[in-house]
Amino acid sequence: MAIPPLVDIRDLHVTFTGGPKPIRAINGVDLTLDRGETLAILGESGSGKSVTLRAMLRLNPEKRTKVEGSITVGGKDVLALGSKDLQAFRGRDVSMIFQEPALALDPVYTLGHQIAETIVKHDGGSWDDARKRALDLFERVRIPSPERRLDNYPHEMSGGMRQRAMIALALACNPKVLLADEPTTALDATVQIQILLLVRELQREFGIAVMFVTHDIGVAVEVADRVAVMYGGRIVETGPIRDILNAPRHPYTIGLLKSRAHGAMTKGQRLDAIPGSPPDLANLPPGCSFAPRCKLALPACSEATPAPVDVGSGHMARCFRTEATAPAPVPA
Ligand SMILES: Nc1ncnc2c1ncn2[C@@H]1O[C@H](COP(=O)(O)OP(=O)(O)OP(=O)(O)O)[C@@H](O)[C@H]1O
Repeated sequence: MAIPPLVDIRDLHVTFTGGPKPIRAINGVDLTLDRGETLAILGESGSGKSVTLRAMLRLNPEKRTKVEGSITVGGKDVLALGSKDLQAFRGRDVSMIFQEPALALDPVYTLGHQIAETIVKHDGGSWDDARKRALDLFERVRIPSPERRLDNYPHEMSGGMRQRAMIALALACNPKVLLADEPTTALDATVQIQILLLVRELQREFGIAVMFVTHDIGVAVEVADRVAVMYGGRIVETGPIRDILNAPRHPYTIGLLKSRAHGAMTKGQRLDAIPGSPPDLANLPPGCSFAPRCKLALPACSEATPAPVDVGSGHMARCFRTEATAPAPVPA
């Protein structure tokens, strides 16, 4: 019998209802993550990457958000968790690191205190044991002079070290899944690559599954096993990183890869290679959301949403034109 995925997201819809018009941020996302796997979610600004990650921890504002579909993590039905179970779930089952460590670290407590407090709160045990574990975590995330650094406040550390401390905090309760919301863009390039390599090492060491969001294909190549490309709140293509790079099948992914030739994408940057604008999530067009910008679009593309097409082992594209994007056969 096949082993079920660690994370199983099915037909997820997230609509923000607080404004004058509902914003349909997520429109039927299906996504899985296996134990120990690293998945990159790639897409331009506003495509729904962060909302998807936040949905897994129920961090979208619940009173003004309609969530439909299902999310299971290690067999737990995330959308059905009561508030006590949800608190235990956050940190122990799934943990998240943010683009800006200030979002996760409290400026008024030392880092050692924050990590030890999290451990005692979640797992019980003595403060002394929790402190020992905090030291062990600081060593694992390769913070130099870890014993002394535990007594630092966040502002006493450099950006890169703060990022490492935040990763240590996220790992404090041995989560099964680590979510990373653009952990690298706020840092300079050298620190970025160190953090990415650290996440990869830790992932191997702890056996955790990692799901991270990025605008940058270069970052995905460095770290991911698999990529999911998002557009207009849908996964339009997913597959092993090499297959997506070598033979992208969705016209949007093909455009993204071409834009990469002009350098990495930055937050909010429009993609020169793809004329037109991203869809208005308050007024989603019928059919494929990319159709208005797609050179290959047929009239049918604006009428019905394409179902996922299996184009190879574990490689899927939601497109009616996959025959047109197939790589040319290699001459015999
Ligand atoms: N709390 C909210 N209320 C209303 N709309 C929201 C809320 N959070 C996100 N959105 C909208 O949902 C859409 C998707 O946002 P999301 O942050 O997931 O995009 P993203 O792909 O992560 O983009 P970026 O790369 O810029 O972070 C955007 O249009 C955003 O404005």
